[in-house]
Amino acid sequence: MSYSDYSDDDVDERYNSSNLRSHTELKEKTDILDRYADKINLDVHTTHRITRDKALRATVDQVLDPRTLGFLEKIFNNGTLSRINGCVSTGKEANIYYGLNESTSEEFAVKIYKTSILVFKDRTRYVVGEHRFGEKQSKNPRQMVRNWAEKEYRNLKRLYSEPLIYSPKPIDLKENILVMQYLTRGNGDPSPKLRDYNFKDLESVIHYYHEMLILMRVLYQNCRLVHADLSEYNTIVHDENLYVFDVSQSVEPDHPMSIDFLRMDIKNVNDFFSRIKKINVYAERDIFKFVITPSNILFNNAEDFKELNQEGKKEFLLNYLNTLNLKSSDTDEFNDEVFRSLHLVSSLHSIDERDFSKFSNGDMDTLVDLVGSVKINDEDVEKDVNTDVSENEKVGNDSDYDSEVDRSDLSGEEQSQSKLKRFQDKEERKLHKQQVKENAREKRKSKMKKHLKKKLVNKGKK
Ligand SMILES: Nc1ncnc2c1ncn2[C@@H]1O[C@H](COP(=O)(O)OP(=O)(O)OP(=O)(O)O)[C@@H](O)[C@H]1O
Ligand SMILES: [Mg+2]
Repeated sequence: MSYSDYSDDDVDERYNSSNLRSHTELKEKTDILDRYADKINLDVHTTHRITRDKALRATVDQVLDPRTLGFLEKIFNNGTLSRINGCVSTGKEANIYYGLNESTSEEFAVKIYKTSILVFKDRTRYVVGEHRFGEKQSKNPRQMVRNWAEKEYRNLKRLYSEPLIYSPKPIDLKENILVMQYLTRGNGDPSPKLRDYNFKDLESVIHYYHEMLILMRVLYQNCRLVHADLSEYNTIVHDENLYVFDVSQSVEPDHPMSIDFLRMDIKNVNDFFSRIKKINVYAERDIFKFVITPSNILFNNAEDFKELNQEGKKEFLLNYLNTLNLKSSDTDEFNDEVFRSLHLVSSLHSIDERDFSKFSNGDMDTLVDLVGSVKINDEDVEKDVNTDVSENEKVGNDSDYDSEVDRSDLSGEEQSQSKLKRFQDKEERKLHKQQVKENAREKRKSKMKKHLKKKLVNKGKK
């Protein structure tokens, strides 16, 4: 009898009893490993081989318990793949293996969720409040892992069916094993994560920044999902397109924490592009609006938007982003921090039609309305932050960088250079600002004290 002869419940039953975790389990594990010895290679999948060490063996044990091996056997038997050929990544919640179908030469990413209880304990906050898991919430760790894998599979299907974004094709799910398309740059190597991608130039950095923002909006508007762990580690550049994956924790907008997850995603994306890639980015609040506002409210000519094909829609969204101001001053940083700390209504779902229509009439700013009295007075903040900088030296005045009117006199090439420059001036502005502060400090040193000045003036009058 092989593992695939058991039903899922049989397998459960057999391994729920703790005394089976001894001799029988070990023997069966050895048996199945023997049977598939030439089909399952769990070494690190890399062009430069790393020898098997203790740590790796421990990880293997954590992931490939006999029960999981049983499900893997099912996947072999149904002909999806015939070999596991190395480990692509070992993560907190799952390992990714390189799977191959030797008769068709198709390659797959095989995500095997760890069945260890501890790792899944802190997952509750993503599942609680998720109506799709209403009846399925369970304290049984196996059930939890199964739910988790199923959630990722279902989310991945949603993403894959949306033509405006890219994600690996979901292929199969058996219990805690998810099989999907393998994103490869050839030779069995995975395509690079956004983090490791070799950006050609500044233009390409800005391009992928915009792609990330559009991705968040399409996920929200069309797939009704907030990723909830979006970053340069959970996106891959494959064939020059931005692919998103790792969606087990993604939630729908009516999840009680969707607003917090979305704000976190926006911050992560902005942090990567501003801190690591050193470009100027948009205010988190503007991005948030861009993501959650329906097209008929965000765009004046929303009817035209509907009629567009996929490419046209992307272009349209991109044009919208290009109209936003980039962050340029301490005030903007401060506003981002305030935005992050605002206590907003419990879910995006609560932003109802009423708010959106008020917003479209220009009566109010949706978020300000939602948070009631909290209103940031830009001027006050700016004064606070830049107390030692004189008015005309204030940094962050967009006029030198940003004006469409200025650009209109330029040739096409110059215009695009100028557009790029506004993303690039981050360091320049910082230096300039330091210099201005330094000058002001020097000036103050030789500045006459107010009371002395008054005395002298009065003396002169006499
Ligand atoms: N379909 C795929 N094709 C190629 N590589 C992939 C694919 N899916 C995942 N990977 C690689 O495996 C890594 C881990 O995948 P994933 O993020 O889904 O798992 P994880 O358990 O959440 O890992 P982590 O805890 O590191 O985030 C990715 O960063 C990526 O490098
Ligand atoms: Mg991940």
